Amino acid sequence: MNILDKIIADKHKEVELKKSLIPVSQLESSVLFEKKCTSLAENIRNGSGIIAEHKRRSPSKSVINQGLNVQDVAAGYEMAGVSGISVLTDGKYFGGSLEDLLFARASVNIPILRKEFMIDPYQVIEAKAYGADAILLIAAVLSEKQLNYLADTAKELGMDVLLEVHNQDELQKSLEVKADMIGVNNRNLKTFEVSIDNSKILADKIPDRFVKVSESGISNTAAIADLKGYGYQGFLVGENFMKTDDPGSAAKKFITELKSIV
Ligand SMILES: O=P(O)(O)OC[C@@H](O)[C@@H](O)c1c[nH]c2ccccc12
Repeated sequence: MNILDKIIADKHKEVELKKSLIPVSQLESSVLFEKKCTSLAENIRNGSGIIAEHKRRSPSKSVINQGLNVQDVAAGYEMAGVSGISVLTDGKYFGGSLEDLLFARASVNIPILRKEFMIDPYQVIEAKAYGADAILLIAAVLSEKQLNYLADTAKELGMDVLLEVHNQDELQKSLEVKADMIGVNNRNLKTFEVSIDNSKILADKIPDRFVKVSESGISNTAAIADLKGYGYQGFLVGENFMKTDDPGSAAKKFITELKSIV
């Protein structure tokens, strides 16, 4: 079993347990469930395009930064001028939680993406109840039918969908899905290999109706200038900011530099 298979197997158990503990009706009675979402895709089109991520650790890098407060990180990112914030909510492999999402929501107004391994509509409803504006769907672990069903659920709840692909086959089965954004992951989640070229190779295969997002391994503004030439408008950056003592300041410096070169 590769790491992705392990994560998904664990996720099935986790979701079954949660479903038995907290009914959907309870999630739907959350105050945040009524809150109108802000479009992440729209914000990317009109802003810096940076989606800054809160990520404490990952299977590929182990610990990135355990010592920060998610509210400070989120507020710092917002002040820096990012277009949205991605909050990892997986606990076992990424050290995140739904509480992280809630605390981030409490401290910013810009769109928040729930970064999670989605396998069940229950998690989409949960995302909304905890204040997310957008969800991630990973084509590598979902069938076309599941992708459609999960995306439709998100759209019915007013959330945006970022659909992550890593190769042409995954892109092919994603084309009919009602996603707002297609994200090309530069990291292969099965092997952890990272290559920005992955975004470049798939760029012209992504129809223009989707906002193009490049994800992972982005560590300098030159890479972004390069990717913009391939039609990318969104850039998901985690570790490069999170490995510093002050991710908000790192993002601010990055965005200031970006504005000066593009
Ligand atoms: O820290 P990086 O290399 O900047 O990557 C951020 C983000 O793209 C990465 O965390 C990610 C992309 N897709 C995912 C799916 C699940 C978990 C995490 C991810």
